[in-house]
Amino acid sequence: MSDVSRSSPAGIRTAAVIPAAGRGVRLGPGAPKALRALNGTPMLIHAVHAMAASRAVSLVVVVAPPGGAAEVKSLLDAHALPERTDFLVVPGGDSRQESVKLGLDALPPDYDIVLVHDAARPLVPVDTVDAVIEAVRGGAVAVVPALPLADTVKQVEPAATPGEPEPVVATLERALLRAVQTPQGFDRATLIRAHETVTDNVTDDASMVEQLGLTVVVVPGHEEAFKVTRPLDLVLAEAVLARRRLNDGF
Ligand SMILES: Nc1ccn([C@@H]2O[C@H](COP(=O)(O)OP(=O)(O)OP(=O)(O)O)[C@@H](O)[C@H]2O)c(=O)n1
Ligand SMILES: C[C@](O)(CO)[C@H](O)COP(=O)(O)O
Repeated sequence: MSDVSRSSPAGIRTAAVIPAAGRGVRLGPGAPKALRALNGTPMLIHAVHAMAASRAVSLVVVVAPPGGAAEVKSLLDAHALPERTDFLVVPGGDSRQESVKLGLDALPPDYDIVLVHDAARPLVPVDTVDAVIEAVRGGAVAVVPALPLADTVKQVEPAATPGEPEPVVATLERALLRAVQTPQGFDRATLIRAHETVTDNVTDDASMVEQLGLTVVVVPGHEEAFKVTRPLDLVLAEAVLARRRLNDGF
């Protein structure tokens, strides 16, 4: 058992911001991705409960899809969180980066550690969440969970026309690469500074901290923390939930 699951040092409070305002274009037509059901429960609710499973997390800020804040509030009311965990819902923005910033703007002042977690990673295990928090508590300003790659990775010259063959430029050194997941954990002041300073479009929050010249560290990720991006990921997510139910004896 990690220190995080045993105790919460006095005065150090952790909040999770969950960007959930994406459309889910790669998943195909339908409701906004975060509201799509996984075994009958919206993906977002799985993700919120995955954060609240950590005893260290006392606030979850959900950044809702356009026009969806009221629906998200009633979903959260209907799927009770542990008593120790509050929630807030704010409307999202046009990009993930903007949505995270809107979530950070809504954070009350008394939180020192902030997790940023994709609604699209609904099945991250609590041990991964706790490992990220523990590394921030240990002094890292930015922490990402990540896994080694299973495939060989090649850099290409992108084709001008989609579907055309693409020339390979290089084969990258796989042992030095990691596939990064969420939750990513931050010292709150550092993350806010990153969002105020970096204007480039980036795909995760940790790369904004890298751009400040600060060190981001990696802790082991988990294969069940995968991102639901394409239709096959929904099949996998439901299979993982079915396996968990079997293991739990339901
Ligand atoms: N304007 C946006 C775009 C994305 N996100 C969130 O960022 C996370 C990661 O994004 P991704 O998986 O790319 O979701 P989508 O943007 O919905 O997917 P797509 O690119 O296929 O449309 C998701 O939880 C998504 O809801 C967000 O809060 N606000
Ligand atoms: C934050 C993230 O999940 C880390 O892997 C990823 O960068 C999100 O990318 P997306 O294109 O917005 O899904």
